[in-house]
Amino acid sequence: MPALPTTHWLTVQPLTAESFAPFGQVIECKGHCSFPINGGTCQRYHDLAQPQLRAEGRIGMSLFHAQALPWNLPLQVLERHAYTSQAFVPMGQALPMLVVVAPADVPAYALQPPHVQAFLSDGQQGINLAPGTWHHPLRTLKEGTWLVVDRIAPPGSPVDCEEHDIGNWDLVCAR
Ligand SMILES: NC(=O)N[C@@H](O)C(=O)O
Ligand code: NI
Repeated sequence: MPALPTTHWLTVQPLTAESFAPFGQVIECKGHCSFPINGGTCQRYHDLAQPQLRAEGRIGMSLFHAQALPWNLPLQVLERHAYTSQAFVPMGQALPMLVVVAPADVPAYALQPPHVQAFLSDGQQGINLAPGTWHHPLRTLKEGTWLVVDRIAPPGSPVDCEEHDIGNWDLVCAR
């Protein structure tokens, strides 16, 4: 099957709290203060990210065991969840993920660079996407298990996942 033509190239940048601020929060120890607990045997990095709910239901925790997706797999869809934040936290060591996002206020027809940005986590970082933030579904570069924190909707609720086909985007590593 011939490869589909590339419609956009997206430059991947390192994930930092500052660069990711328009899309949500980065969950990491780096750059945050902590305080000793448990008799000094543990450091608590307190309240790094806040789950948000914008509809009935509750916040829950799930585990995603994800297969590795290669760099050269084109990006073809972005999605968003209007009624919940969505956090992804690696459960193992050195579990990097590709994060492709756009702000919640970008209309679907405008989903292209520079509104859409791509980040590579360092393998220790997690993210908490703000409600409505456009994102590519979890894209881990190594097989592994991820803690996911998001809304558990009441049974029978409509699915809170708006998808948009973006064509066929490829990735370029930042210099
Ligand atoms: N489908 C699901 O629960 N996960 C997606 O929302 C995702 O962003 O990976
Ligand atoms: Ni999602």
